[in-house]
Amino acid sequence: MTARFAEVLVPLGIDQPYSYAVPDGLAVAVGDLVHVPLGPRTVTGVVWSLGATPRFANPAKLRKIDGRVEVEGFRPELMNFIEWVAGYTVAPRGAVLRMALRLNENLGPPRPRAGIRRAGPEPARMTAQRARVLAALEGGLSYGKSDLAREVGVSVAVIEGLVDEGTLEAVELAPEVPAARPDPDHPALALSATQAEAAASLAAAASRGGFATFLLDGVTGSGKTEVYFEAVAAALRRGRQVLLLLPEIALTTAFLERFVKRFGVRPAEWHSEVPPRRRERTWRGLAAGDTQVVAGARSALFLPFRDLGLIVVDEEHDASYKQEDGVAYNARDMAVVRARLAEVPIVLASATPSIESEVNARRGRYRRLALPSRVGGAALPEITAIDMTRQGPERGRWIAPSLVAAIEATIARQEQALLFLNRRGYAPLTLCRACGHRLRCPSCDAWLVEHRFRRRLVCHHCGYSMPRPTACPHCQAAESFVAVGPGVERLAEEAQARFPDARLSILSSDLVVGVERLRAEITAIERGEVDLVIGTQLIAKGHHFPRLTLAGIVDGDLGLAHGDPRAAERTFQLLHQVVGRAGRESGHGSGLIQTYQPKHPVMTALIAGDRELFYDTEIAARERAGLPPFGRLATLLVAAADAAAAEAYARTVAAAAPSRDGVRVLGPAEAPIAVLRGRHRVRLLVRAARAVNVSDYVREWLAKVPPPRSNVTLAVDVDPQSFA
Ligand SMILES: Nc1ncnc2c1ncn2[C@@H]1O[C@H](COP(=O)(O)OP(=O)(O)OP(=O)(O)O)[C@@H](O)[C@H]1O
Ligand SMILES: [Zn+2]
Repeated sequence: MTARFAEVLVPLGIDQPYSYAVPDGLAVAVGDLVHVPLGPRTVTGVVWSLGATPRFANPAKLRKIDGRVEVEGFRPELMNFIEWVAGYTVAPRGAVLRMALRLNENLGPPRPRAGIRRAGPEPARMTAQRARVLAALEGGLSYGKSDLAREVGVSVAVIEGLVDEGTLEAVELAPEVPAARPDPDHPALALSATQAEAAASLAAAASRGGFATFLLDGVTGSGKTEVYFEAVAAALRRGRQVLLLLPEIALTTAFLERFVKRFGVRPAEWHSEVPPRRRERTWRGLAAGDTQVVAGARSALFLPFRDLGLIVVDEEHDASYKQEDGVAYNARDMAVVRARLAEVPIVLASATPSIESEVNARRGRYRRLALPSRVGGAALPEITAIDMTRQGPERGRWIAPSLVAAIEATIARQEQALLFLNRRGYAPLTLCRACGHRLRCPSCDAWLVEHRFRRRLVCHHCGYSMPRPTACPHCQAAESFVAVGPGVERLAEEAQARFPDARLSILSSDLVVGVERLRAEITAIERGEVDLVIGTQLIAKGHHFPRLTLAGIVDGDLGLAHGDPRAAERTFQLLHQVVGRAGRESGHGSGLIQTYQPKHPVMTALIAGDRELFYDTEIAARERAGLPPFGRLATLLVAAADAAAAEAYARTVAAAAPSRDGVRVLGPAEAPIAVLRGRHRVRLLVRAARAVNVSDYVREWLAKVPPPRSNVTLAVDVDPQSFA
């Protein structure tokens, strides 16, 4: 018997599925993607359940499903995952579904692909961009138009101009053939004994299947990637699919190349830089089981695998796994949940595990696989503090004499040095010398950061920018502004003056625009075409620069200034990662950390090279304070254009908080960034004992809260990562 009614979950901020009638002759199953009418529109939703009676409304009045989308339906595993994430994050199920259906508009029948090829003589006017396009098409190659534009870094208009002139012509391309399958038996690097041992445990788990969590805990440069590749191979041999989560995937060309070396082909990529067409292909390929491995950013977690066999989360401690807008979730934690629901093993890899994972490993909930030494036996970098209270540079300079000397010596040995400062722009603060006025963002509680390269003052929170004023808006003094403090641009200016013969590369997301150019810059560093690299956290992650032997940290204290419970952990991880870039092949790396607090536990642990010391101290401090993972946190953030409205609603919310053993509600209090994008922000913090189910508590609470007025918002974050 075919079901007559379907409950369809739609990808909107709604928790309940809607009831629809199933038209005669349409066969639908639970998990199928369907088009349904919703108000005046048609949306793509997922059949959540089927029945002989609808849950809502009068059956005679129900609207009908328009039709089925020709694509593999969701597996129960993904549907359960969506339910679980929605329950945990206290988000409407439809909002979580939206993350799994990011490209519903694109799921039509496959369209013809427009291609481009050389057809006529060179254009009358040749430009550098045109030359690049023609070079790529040499030898009669044809290309998708947007693929070509992306590959050579020009706009589609440049290509269209060449078509108009008859140099190129448009052709219809054959439908793309599915990519070749990764080959688990492609010749691999010979692993070291320790690597092989860890790899064998992972491969065994991937062959066996079943849920298990591994913490692949290897020092920087220990070859963790090669180790988890063996688990990937084992999953592939069983014909199962693999999800690889990576932070900053867009920049990790080196990773993709290593994957090619090991498996013969690239994995499918999933992140915001991938063009929609290719994303659609990957989505369909995974649902149909034709795509075996996807390497992606956190959003890849919601992809519709047909037969998921393994999850790997590389750099599992990375803060970018946390999504704060919309559904607030931590992709690392949710990846563990998905692995449990799918009953597959998961590998969390890091040189500096999150406190949560470290505690889980210490308690035996995660199985630790340790790689205590670097590949080829290279020593870990020697780390020294530069006490800025005594050995700092002269006023107006940012690089201490001993760091200058170390950089000179490094370059003289024809090795590479790195200067790290986690702040974009020229200077974080601009003030008037005459009256002390500070330039602030008009819509955020933040200073404007000067970007000299772009010649603008920019708000790093909302993106607002303005030209540098010639007179102080407060006292009208002319040319009275001074730049206070350094950003990478200012550091680069100093480096240029101090090391005039060095080849510099300045890596900051706003200086090198576009993924392709960033990738090219990183490749140049890998090849040793650069003497001194200056960068923000873009350069800290995962890169392997063979010639780099010195890492200098310009402001080691920067991350410690926040009153955030994770400030110490984040700073330790970031600085450890940065110095971990040094000496990966030569074996004589060193790290110099400029700090005003050389006695801070983070600094002493880094200098002693004693990771355990840091974890012991930090874990004990968290335990004493009842902070995660020894207690639970959730925040409720109220925002409104008007401060009084935000405060009033926050008080209403606070008054409705259920009283419960083991739960304390703090606030309402102004958020550290009290105004963001013109909205006043007031926060309530839930602190609960570990045994409390905070999600349930918050849900129960919200059920008693009157809905906010139209311009007031309330956002829930279970397990907040930062308190900004
Ligand atoms: N068995 C091996 N033989 C030779 N080279 C290897 C071997 N294993 C790994 N490598 C190489 O060593 C380098 C470092 O490996 P990898 O980047 O995986 O380290 P990692 O542990 O991820 O470091 P980090 O945490 O600092 O990113 C890479 O260039 C990798 O190709
Ligand atoms: Zn702003």
